[in-house]
Amino acid sequence: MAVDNDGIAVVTLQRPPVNSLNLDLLQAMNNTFDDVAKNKSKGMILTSASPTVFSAGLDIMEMYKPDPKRLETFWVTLQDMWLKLFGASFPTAAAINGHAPAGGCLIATSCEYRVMLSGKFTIGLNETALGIVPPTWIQDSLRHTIPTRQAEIALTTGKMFTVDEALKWRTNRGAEGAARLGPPVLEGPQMPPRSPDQILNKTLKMCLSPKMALDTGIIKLNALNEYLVTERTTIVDNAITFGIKKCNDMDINIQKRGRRKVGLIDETAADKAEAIEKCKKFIKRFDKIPSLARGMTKQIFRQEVLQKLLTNRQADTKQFLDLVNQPKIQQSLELYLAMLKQKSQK
Ligand SMILES: CC/C=C\C/C=C\C/C=C\C/C=C/C(=O)SCCNC(=O)CCNC(=O)[C@H](O)C(C)(C)COP(=O)(O)OP(=O)(O)OC[C@H]1O[C@@H](n2cnc3c(N)ncnc32)[C@H](O)[C@@H]1OP(=O)(O)O
Repeated sequence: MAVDNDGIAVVTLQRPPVNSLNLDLLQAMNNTFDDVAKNKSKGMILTSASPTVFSAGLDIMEMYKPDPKRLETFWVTLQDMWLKLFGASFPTAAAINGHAPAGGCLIATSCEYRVMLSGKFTIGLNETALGIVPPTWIQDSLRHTIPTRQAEIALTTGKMFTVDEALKWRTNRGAEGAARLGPPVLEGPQMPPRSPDQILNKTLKMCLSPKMALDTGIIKLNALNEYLVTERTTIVDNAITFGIKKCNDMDINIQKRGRRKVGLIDETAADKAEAIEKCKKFIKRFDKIPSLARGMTKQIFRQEVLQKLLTNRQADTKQFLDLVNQPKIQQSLELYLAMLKQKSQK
């Protein structure tokens, strides 16, 4: 842990090669979180010493052929880590400088703010894809971060989000919808882009002109009718071109407005230093807010989710121990470890 001049603690996970969460690392995290609270730090930023992995999640070796007592301590220590981090009264942020699967995503979603490095990294709760049901409090951490519907889909599919997906969520509207209609007809002498309103107003003006004979007006209206029907694709394309041009003129970023944010991460950064700076900026937002009021408001806001685990702690531990001790799960862990080893040796 390093505390800067502003009193913000930067806590770096340092368990090579992938910061997998074993008992020792979880205990060290708990002690550090206690220190941050005791020192009355202004806030805490979590990051990783690895250039490519924030955290690979739970250390599978803790669950494979486990010692029963250690396994129980391991799970209770993970629960403690989450209760301390999710329930911390001080501001928390994650500078996610690499992959953050499963437990890595849990750490990130327990913080209040997330900045992830742009690049080929992924983040998400992949447990379902591994045949494991994520416990309620782990699901709650995600549901607390992104909209419920997206959280349900992400959890049930074991979705690992790319950095771009974690920031945004695709929609049919906006620029992507426009792209689906094909390239818009660009401005040219024959068909300058006009809004549908402009076209109709011009036609109406012509028809209402006292110089226009009734039969000519009818012919023109019929021609307009035919034009609207046969050229509807071009008209839509022109309307889109017109809209895009207007947005550009008004400096509105249609790319951003056309996509809804899923919000699993709040911002991206080019490198770790920038990610930490952005996290600091978030924490400094609270400079003028009384810290007691802030902390209590956060805890009240998170209380329901925290209380659920506090009330069901023993049952949650028993469920985990029963699951891990199943021969079928032990078999899957063995296969998964072998697969990871094989991949790392390539
Ligand atoms: C499976 C759990 C079973 C029961 C639990 C029940 C309930 C709990 C439910 C939810 C709570 C959360 C659960 C978890 O967090 S489970 C862990 C899930 N994690 C993953 O699936 C990530 C696996 N790792 C990776 O995908 C990659 O390692 C990663 C993308 C993170 C990094 O890739 P990179 O190419 O940089 O490194 P590798 O070459 O893959 O790995 C290097 C080295 O590290 C070993 N390794 C990787 N991850 C783990 C891990 N989670 N635990 C232990 N060891 C891990 C890997 O085997 C390599 O080892 P070696 O060959 O010896 O060098």
